[in-house]
Amino acid sequence: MAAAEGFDYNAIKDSANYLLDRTKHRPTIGIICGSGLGSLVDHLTERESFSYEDIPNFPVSTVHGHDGRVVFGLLNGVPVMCMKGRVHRYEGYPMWKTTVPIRVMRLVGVSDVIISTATGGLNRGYKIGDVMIIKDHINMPGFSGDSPLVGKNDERFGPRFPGMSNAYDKQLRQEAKNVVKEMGIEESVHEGVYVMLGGPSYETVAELRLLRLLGADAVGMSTVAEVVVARHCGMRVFAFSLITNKCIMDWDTDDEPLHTEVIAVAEQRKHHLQELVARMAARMVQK
Ligand SMILES: O=P(O)(O)O[C@H]1O[C@H](CO)[C@@H](O)[C@H]1O
Ligand SMILES: Nc1nc2[nH]cnc2c(=O)[nH]1
Repeated sequence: MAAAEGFDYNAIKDSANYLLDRTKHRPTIGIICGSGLGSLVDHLTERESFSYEDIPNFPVSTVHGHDGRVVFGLLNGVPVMCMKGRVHRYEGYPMWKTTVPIRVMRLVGVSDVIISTATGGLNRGYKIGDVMIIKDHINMPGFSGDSPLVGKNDERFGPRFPGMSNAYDKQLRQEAKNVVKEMGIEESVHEGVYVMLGGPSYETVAELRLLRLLGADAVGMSTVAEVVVARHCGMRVFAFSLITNKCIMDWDTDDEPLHTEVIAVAEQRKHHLQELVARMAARMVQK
């Protein structure tokens, strides 16, 4: 079946080797930039950048706000490998293909990943521009069997049945809380639960009310599959979401979420997020 093809070890190795043959960097930290958050890696020094289109077996980003480049470089002296743009299920890729970049990172030598994402805020205490440190997720597509791990398992990546109860590393979440305190932004930072839906339509009011009842604090169309694959192959995960819009929870409204607003909020908050990522990378590389 197609899903098994996607996790062909040698195909992923070819992608990793393409990059390793062309970059002098040997990073252990990976960064995935969410919608409009490509600027998280604007300040890398000694940059080496590769278009997704040129990397063998790599999926190509088609969404505004996702450049589609792998960027290596130093973030305040820390070697990092960055996905400037991700791919999503709704672009027409099977779930395994959306997570190919995570496996490529693993074979490049990345052990810790920082994942960022733009989300709608379900929690009524969250404001636009706030940050949510992700402490857990609800894998809605996974409920129906649409998992990136469907298909033949390759033990060289990880076990058939990986646990997910500690998907979002506790120590890294604590480090992140220390970092936001140092930065003096703790009032706009929360810890909560991310729910992934397939998209690309935004949610109805009834769906949003249901998601809130289920215990989700923010909703998006990515991240979860990446985290599942990162944990499957033994990586530590730190993930956060930017609240780019408030979910509309009552029927008496003409408002709709807009992707252009999602990108605009990301642009406004980029300086704090760049700093959060740089400080976390510096701490993660020490352990
Ligand atoms: O999760 P990222 O890629 O940050 O983007 C989020 O924003 C887009 C919708 O505006 C969707 O792709 C959703 O997942
Ligand atoms: N599903 C979903 N994804 C988003 N990404 C940014 N905002 C939203 C939202 O409101 N819903």
